[in-house]
Amino acid sequence: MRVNRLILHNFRNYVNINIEFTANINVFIGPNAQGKTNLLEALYIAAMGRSHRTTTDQELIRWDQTAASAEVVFYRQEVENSVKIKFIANQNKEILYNSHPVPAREIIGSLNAILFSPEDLLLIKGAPALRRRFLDNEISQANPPYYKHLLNYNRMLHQRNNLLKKIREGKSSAELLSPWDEQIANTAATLTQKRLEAVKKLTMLANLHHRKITSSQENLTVAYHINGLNQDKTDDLKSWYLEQLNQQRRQDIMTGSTSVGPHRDDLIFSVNGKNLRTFGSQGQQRTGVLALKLAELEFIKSETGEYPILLLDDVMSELDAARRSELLLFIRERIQTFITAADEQYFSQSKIGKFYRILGGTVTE
Ligand SMILES: Nc1ncnc2c1ncn2[C@@H]1O[C@H](COP(=O)(O)OP(=O)(O)OP(=O)(O)O)[C@@H](O)[C@H]1O
Repeated sequence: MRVNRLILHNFRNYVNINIEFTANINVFIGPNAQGKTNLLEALYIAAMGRSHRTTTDQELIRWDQTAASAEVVFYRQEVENSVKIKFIANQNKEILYNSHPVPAREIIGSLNAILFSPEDLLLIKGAPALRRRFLDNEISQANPPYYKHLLNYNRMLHQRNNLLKKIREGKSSAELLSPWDEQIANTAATLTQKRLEAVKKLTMLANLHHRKITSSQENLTVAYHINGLNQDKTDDLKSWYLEQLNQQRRQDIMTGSTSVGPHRDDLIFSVNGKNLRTFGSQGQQRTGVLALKLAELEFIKSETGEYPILLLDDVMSELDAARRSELLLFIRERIQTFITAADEQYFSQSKIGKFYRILGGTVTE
C-alpha cells in the first residue's frame, strides 16, 4: 500500500495543496498548530471514511468557506486508485472511489491505514471502548464484511435499547424482544468469533515485538474477555448469547440497555503472567502498546498481502530512544509512513525520509 499524492482544497487550514510522497518515510515538520495533523487526518479520512478526531464533518471545511475536498491517490497491489471526499456545508459528505460515488461504509478496506497517536498510549490503561475500537478498526480493514456486521450490530443494539426503554415505560410488550434477540445473538456470535481469531494472531505477533524490545525479558499475551462468560470459551456462541439475553432480560428492561454482547467485551494484556493494566509500569505499558501497534501492521499484512500505511501523530516525542529506534528499524524500507514532529532531532541521526516543512497551512519540500 502506497500513497502517491494528497490533494486538498479548503480542507482545515489548507487552501489548495497537491503533495507527492515518497514510498518510504514522510516527515511533516513544523511548530504547533500549523497543519501537520490536518494532513494525517486527511489521509485517515480517505482510509476510514471518517475523521479520527471529530464526528462533525463541517469542522473540516476551511473557515469562511462552504465546501472542501480531500483526494488521495494510492497504489494497492500496484494498481492506482483514488479516494476523493467532498464536504459541503449542511450536507452529508460525498465519497468517490475511482470517481464512483460509494457509501462511507464501503470505503473501509480500500486504503488501509494504521494511526498511532498519543491517545493510543492509553490503550492498555484507558477505557475498554478504546480497546474494542482498536480491535474493530484492525479487523474491519483486513476484513470489510466484518465492518458491515459491526454497523448492523450497533444499529440493532440501538433499536433493542430503545425497545427496552419503551417496555420499561409500559409502552411496548416484552414479547417483541425475541426476534431482536435472535438476530443480535447471531451477529454477536459472528463478531466475537472474528475477534477471537484476530486476537489469537495478534498475541503471537505482539509478543514477538515485545520480546525484541525487552531483549527477551518479557512475554506479552493478549486475551479476549467475553463479558459474562466465566469459562475460557464456549462452542456455540450464538446459543450462549441467546441464553444470556434471555437471562438478563429483566435487568436490561430496568436499565434500558443491553448488558451482554461484544459491545461489553474487553482485551486483557499480561506481561510475564501479570496483568499489565494493574501491575505494569508506565514504561511497560508503552512497550506493550508499541508491540501491539507493530503487530497490527503485521496482522493487516498477513490478512491482505500488503502492509497498510502508517500515520504517526506526535508519538516520537512520547517514546524513549530504545522504543523509537525499534519503531524506525521496523518501518524503514518496509512501510510507507507519515510522521508529524515539531523538529528534526529524532531523525537527524537516522537520515531517513523526505521532509516537508509545514507552516500556517503551507507545505514546502
Ligand atoms: N476548519 C478550519 N479552518 C481553518 N483552520 C483550521 C480549521 N480547523 C483547524 N484549523 C487550524 O489548523 C491548525 C491546527 O492544525 P493541526 O491540528 O494540524 O496542528 P499541528 O501542526 O499538528 O500542531 P500540533 O503539533 O500542536 O499538534 C490550527 O491553526 C487551527 O486553527
